[in-house]
Amino acid sequence: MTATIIDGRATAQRLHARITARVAELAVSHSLVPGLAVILVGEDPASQVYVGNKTRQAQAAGIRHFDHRLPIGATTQELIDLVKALNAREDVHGILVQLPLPPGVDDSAVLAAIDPSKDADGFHAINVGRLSLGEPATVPCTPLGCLSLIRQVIPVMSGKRALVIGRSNIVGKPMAQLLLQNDCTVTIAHSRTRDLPQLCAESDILVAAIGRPRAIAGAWIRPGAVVIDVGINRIDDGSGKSRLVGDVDYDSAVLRAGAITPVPGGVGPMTIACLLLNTLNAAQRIRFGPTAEQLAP
Ligand SMILES: Nc1nc2c(c(=O)[nH]1)N[C@@H](CN(C=O)c1ccc(C(=O)N[C@@H](CCC(=O)O)C(=O)O)cc1)CN2
Ligand SMILES: [Mg+2]
Repeated sequence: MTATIIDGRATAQRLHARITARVAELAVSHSLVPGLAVILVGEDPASQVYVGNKTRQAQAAGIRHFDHRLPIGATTQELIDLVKALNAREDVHGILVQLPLPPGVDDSAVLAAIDPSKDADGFHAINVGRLSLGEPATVPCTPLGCLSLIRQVIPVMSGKRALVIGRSNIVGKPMAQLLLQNDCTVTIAHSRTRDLPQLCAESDILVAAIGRPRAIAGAWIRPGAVVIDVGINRIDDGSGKSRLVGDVDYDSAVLRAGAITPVPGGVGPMTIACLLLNTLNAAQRIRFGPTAEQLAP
């Protein structure tokens, strides 16, 4: 069996087109232009690329963006002051602080300063709590994108056994919450988990988010399972050049899985599209109230 390749790039483009259309409607009907403020501290090359992609795609969708680039030595208090100033602005509906922040910055304190209604990444404790209570919440972009990719191949997930490998606040924990809301039987595995191959063999849905290149072997995967690879690892390809690989050993996994996301071109593009979605939906809620119509992922 060879797996269906779940095309994250094409899915993200379709979502981007729907966002662009709704943004255009809001401009005409309500003179509302969603605004996204992006905060980047330091000069980490990967973060610069991601932030550049976010602002470029925001602009292409008609979302206004406000860039704040701070030097590596920026303090926690400076960041909190900036976040508070952005909270107060009427033209800013979404705020995102690119992670990781440099060592020495208290990232929890910075994220806690974001107005939960403008929390475009869904990292604020209020949104984390709402998600775990099953209340309307802004959901972190990567798991939201993963769920949409899983839905393409499993429209009804009820009763499926789902394994989330990784317990980060950004991906693993919210991913598990979303799968639980979809009535999956969810297991979270992590660095201390025993017998990961056995857990993989029992899983209909596998989401790998551990940040270790090709750590999940194809032989572990249950034949026909849906495999979502969140990993983005840059490795030396042996000839001195670097290439991107996921957390799953794609070449062996593609022969056993029923469906699989590639790296690149799988989850990554959905993360950015979902950020724009969260910003658009925040703008609609801020302007029209909590019952405002929301664009679905
Ligand atoms: N504030 C946040 N920080 C971080 C997040 C986040 O969601 N919010 N996630 C990651 C990084 N990230 C977005 O910020 C991100 C990573 C990768 C991609 C992506 O499109 N990847 C491409 C490959 C890109 C490449 O060539 O390097 C792909 O997978 O096809 C998008 C967003 C950590 N920080
Ligand atoms: Mg820190």
